[in-house]
Amino acid sequence: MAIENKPGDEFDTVFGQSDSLEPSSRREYDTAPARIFKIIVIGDSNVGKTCLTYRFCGGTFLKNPEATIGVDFRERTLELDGESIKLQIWDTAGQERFRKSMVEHYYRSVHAVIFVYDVTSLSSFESVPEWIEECSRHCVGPLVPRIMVGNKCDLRDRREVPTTAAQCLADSYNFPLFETSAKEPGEKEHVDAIFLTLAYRLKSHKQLRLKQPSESSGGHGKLGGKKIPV
Ligand SMILES: Nc1nc2c(ncn2[C@@H]2O[C@H](COP(=O)(O)OP(=O)(O)OP(=O)(O)O)[C@@H](O)[C@H]2O)c(=O)[nH]1
Repeated sequence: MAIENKPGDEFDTVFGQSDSLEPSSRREYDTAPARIFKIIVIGDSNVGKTCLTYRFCGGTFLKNPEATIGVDFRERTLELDGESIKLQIWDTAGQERFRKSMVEHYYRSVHAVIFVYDVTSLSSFESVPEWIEECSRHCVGPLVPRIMVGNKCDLRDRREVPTTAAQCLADSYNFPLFETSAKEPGEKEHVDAIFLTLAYRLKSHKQLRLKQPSESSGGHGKLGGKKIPV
């Protein structure tokens, strides 16, 4: 389900010095195989962060995800207008006990943030402002793109969060809102569209090459998270 967003929201701003996109030289850009952008996915436990990122990176619905411990990394490289863009997606743990030692890592040099709630869980929606607050506390610049995603739209009879309420909250922060389902096969393209929206916005900004997660975590592609092949 696509939610109409106001044109020119958050994304059309220019990154300032407090934001995480660092300039790199034209020469580095010319030789770099792909620009890499770090996107973190945060929200309460059980809202479907792992399933959403798996759907985007692996193409399928992950049937039996375990609770994320620490963080899982997934990547997908996109060709956008003839340029390679690599999205490095950090699927973070929603449970406090599995995330507290990792929080600093999540927010370091982040380029975009996706706040996820579950449309069948009012409490997960009510937590969104706390996640936004945590993000700000960790010095994520105000111009780093942020979006809100309501997941599990396939559970129509169990919906607790009306679209109007979600849109109202998203508008109050000037974030785009998407509602989708990681589970419903028909929503696959919509899940892709969420990440593509971010990719296009990031692409139009300055370039940056980040260290691969495998370089910074001993080649395992994870920091305390569960292993899920993608
Ligand atoms: N019906 C439905 N169930 C979903 C959807 N996405 C995820 N789930 C289910 O929700 C549960 C939690 O999914 P996860 O992706 O592990 O949630 P998470 O937010 O990563 O949880 P933590 O790792 O604990 O932070 C699992 O049982 C999934 O099968 C969806 O779109 N629709």
